[in-house]
Amino acid sequence: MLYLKLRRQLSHPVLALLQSQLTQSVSVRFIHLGDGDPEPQSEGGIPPYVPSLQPPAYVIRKAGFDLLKDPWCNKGSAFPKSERDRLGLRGLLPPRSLTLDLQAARFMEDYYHPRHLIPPEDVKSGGVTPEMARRWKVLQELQDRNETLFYRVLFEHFTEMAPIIYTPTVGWVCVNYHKLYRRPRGMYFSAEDRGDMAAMMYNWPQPDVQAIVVTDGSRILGLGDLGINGLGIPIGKLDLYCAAAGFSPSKVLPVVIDVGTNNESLRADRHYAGLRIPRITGPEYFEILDEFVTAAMARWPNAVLQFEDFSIEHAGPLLRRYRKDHLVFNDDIQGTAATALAGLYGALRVLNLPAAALKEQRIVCVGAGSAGMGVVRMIAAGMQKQGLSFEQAASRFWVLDYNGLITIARSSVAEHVRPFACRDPRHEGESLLSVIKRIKPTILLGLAGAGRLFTEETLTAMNEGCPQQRPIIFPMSNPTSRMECTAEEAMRCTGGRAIYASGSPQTPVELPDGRTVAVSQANNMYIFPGVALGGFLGQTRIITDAMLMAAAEELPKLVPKEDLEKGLVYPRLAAIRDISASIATAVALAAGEEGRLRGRMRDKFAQGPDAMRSFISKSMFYPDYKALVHLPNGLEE
Ligand SMILES: NC(=O)C1=CN([C@@H]2O[C@H](COP(=O)(O)OP(=O)(O)OC[C@H]3O[C@@H](n4cnc5c(N)ncnc54)[C@H](OP(=O)(O)O)[C@@H]3O)[C@@H](O)[C@H]2O)C=CC1
Ligand SMILES: CC(=O)C(=O)O
Ligand SMILES: [Mg+2]
Repeated sequence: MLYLKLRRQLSHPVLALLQSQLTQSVSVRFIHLGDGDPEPQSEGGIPPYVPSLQPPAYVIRKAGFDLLKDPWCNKGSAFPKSERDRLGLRGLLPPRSLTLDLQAARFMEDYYHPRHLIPPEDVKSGGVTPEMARRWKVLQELQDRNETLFYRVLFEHFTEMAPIIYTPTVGWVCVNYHKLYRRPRGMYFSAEDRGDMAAMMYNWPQPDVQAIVVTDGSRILGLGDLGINGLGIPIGKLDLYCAAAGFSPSKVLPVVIDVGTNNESLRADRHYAGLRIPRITGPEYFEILDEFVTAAMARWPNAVLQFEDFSIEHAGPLLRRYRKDHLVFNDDIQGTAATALAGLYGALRVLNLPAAALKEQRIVCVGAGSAGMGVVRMIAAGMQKQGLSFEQAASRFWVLDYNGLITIARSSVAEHVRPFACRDPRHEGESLLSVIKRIKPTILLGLAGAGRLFTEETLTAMNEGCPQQRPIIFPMSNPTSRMECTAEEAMRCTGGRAIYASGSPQTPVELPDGRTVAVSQANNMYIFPGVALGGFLGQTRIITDAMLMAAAEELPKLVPKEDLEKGLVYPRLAAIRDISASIATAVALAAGEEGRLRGRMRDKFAQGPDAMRSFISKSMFYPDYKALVHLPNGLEE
């Protein structure tokens, strides 16, 4: 302990500077002596007590994450930049420093009007109700207090709680994150951190991070650009990594990259804590992302890195940039694609058709973005496995975007969309209804994020065009308010014939004849936890198309016969841990066949699938209290 006797009252910055120079390894006490005061006498080396009601600064022995968890010293998002630098807080807080007054105003707004954050149309569409928002807050508080207990209840009530921690409630959370923000969870890397990211990585307290989910907040579900508020999505996805795939909660890291936002109302909002600049694009954008990926992989070289909710101009290029060298995947492109293909195989099983029947389907996909085109490509790959050439497979698709049907007549059609553009230029821009009436598709997919595009007329036309085979209708956009149609609408317009699955959860539908139809959820949550687990435990270095195809082919096998009879195309969420273990095993097996496994999983591969499955299941985290051991100072672990 070092005691410093100060004759003059020093200002806060000077004290802070002194403190910073003395580092955290030395505990310091400042003792103020007014000019002319007699020096207090010490008794046998013990410094005398000097009363002070208002100390000019607090002496703290904590820094970084520990400091943020200490309610006596924590200033949350109001830590000034100088203190963030000195106290190891960079990256742990949203980039902009707020003031205590702003924090107080934010609290009071929530205190008086917690429900004003929920748009009436969301409540009407069954999207997010005030009760769901309340439950999210309660769960959030529990997670901040006790993660073991949080995961125990999530485990035991997964089906009920998934819509609260994930879509649709997570969409509402992201829209309002700047008002709901309470405690740090995850890391922020902003354009202003260039050059410092490698050092900032060490502000994260966990030396062994195994999974990172990163977003730049540019396309959050179907809700558009939400800037750093998008961090809610990596948090929700990683909750699923832990609950569904058994990653340890202390070993996952949610990240948001702040390159500005084009959401002007958010930029103008006084509570928004991200950079208030328009989005950086072009080479500068890629430099920032390169620095982040390099820094993250340097500190945690074995971690799996999931890209989430990047807008279309960056999602594909980023995936192509890193997928050959790093254990990365893009959930929206690859996870969604595997999910959709799995759902279609499940639907064929419901119809008592073999997987080979995939190549006979006529498929309309509304939405030609990252998710839509990822799905189309993967289904085409599935058709190729059933014997079609790529050109034959591509000719089974009709893809629409905001301007209607995409044909070869379009001058500006993107390279990856071109092979799926309709060959007949006369149909350029044709409406969805007209395409359905002309083509009579058997499958209708929605990945536009634009709300109720599957109107009554559309759904009725879909039904009339499929007299032999029940129509397969997957409105996959999220959250509920952006879905293309509800389950009730689909069932009503098809007389209950539709084989239906939606991106966000829906309640069962009662048909006029008294039957109740259960509804499947076509969401990448079935795939990404298992893919990440298989890739991580197998230390496969990269995630290949064959590994993703294995996941897509495994999932439909997990639907029990009695559920197929009810029209369900995905397995029940209650079995999510078994599902993730099966997906991880299939992914690791595919990696083994490509010679990509390392470490213990390679030995298990030699022993066979059962050994792999057992190794995977045993590696999964289960929430239970472990004995705690206190190490006295000076002893190393
Ligand atoms: N269920 C799941 O697991 C997943 C669901 N999704 C959902 O998919 C949706 C799209 O995501 P993503 O592909 O990344 O987004 P993108 O922004 O990359 O693509 C959106 C596409 O939809 C088109 N579109 C927009 N409005 C309309 C409209 N009115 N009519 C027809 N097409 C339209 C766009 O056309 P244009 O370019 O002309 O504007 C674009 O082709 C989101 O809602 C997301 O939540 C995503 C991943 C997983
Ligand atoms: C589910 C998901 O990843 C999305 O809607 O973007
Ligand atoms: Mg997503």
